[in-house]
Amino acid sequence: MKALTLGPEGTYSHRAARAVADEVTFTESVTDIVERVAAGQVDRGVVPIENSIEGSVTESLDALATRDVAVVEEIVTPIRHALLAQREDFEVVASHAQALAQCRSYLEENYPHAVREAVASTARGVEQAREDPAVAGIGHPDNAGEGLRVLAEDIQDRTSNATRFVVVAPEAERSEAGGKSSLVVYPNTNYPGLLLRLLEPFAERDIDLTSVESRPSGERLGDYVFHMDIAAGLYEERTKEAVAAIEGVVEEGWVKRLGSYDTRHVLY
Ligand SMILES: O=C(O)C(=O)C[C@]1(C(=O)O)C=C[C@@H](O)C=C1
Repeated sequence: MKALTLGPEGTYSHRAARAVADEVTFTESVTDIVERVAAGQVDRGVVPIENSIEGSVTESLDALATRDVAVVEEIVTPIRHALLAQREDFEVVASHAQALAQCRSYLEENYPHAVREAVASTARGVEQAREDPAVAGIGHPDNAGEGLRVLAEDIQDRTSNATRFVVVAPEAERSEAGGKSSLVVYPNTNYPGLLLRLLEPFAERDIDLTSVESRPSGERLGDYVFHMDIAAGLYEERTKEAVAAIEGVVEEGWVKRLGSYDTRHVLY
């Protein structure tokens, strides 16, 4: 199995992708990963979805809402960031925006004057640190390799830090089997109590909603797409009933079933 993920080599996405594929290739945009899976150019894509400190990876959510793909597995992995540089007196910290945000308090306390620069991935920031002594990267400590020192470890603002990734496959591989399911719901309307009506079908059937996130639809201000994850499979009668009820509520919009899947916890 081949998987495409966020690169270059050494990203946390790479670590997650190794758990599902024996051959991993890279690109520097999560939208590109989802697009290439949708186009049938790769078997699998692995994209970050949510971090326990910083929350949703919005580019991934938007890509899943707008491309025809399936989610076939979820990977949860701990994130332990290190500060990597050639020397102590760097001026710039380059990393993925999520990683910079996860280490915000550490950076403010220890390097208040360093300029923070968001780059495509943690590994890209580490590459810049390798080339430029004025730059430090934030990433997995194994990326230090030749020429970089690990100045500090476990610099994330909370000791418990984990990111949830999803494994994306072509739409034809969507499954109804699994302990979790992901849905995207676009009501294309708004009135008092609409969100309540979208959630009640789950509550009434004792289905646990594990995540709900709203994203702007892009159509007009105040118009949203809702990403909903539930702890139930699409094969289950109660889930079928709940989704049918939601489809009845959003007649002017749509419900997208990204699929059912199981969760794998990966340590590295
Ligand atoms: O830059 C990386 O290493 C990634 O794999 C991306 C990413 C993310 O988008 O959240 C993945 C895990 C960590 O939360 C930090 C960054």
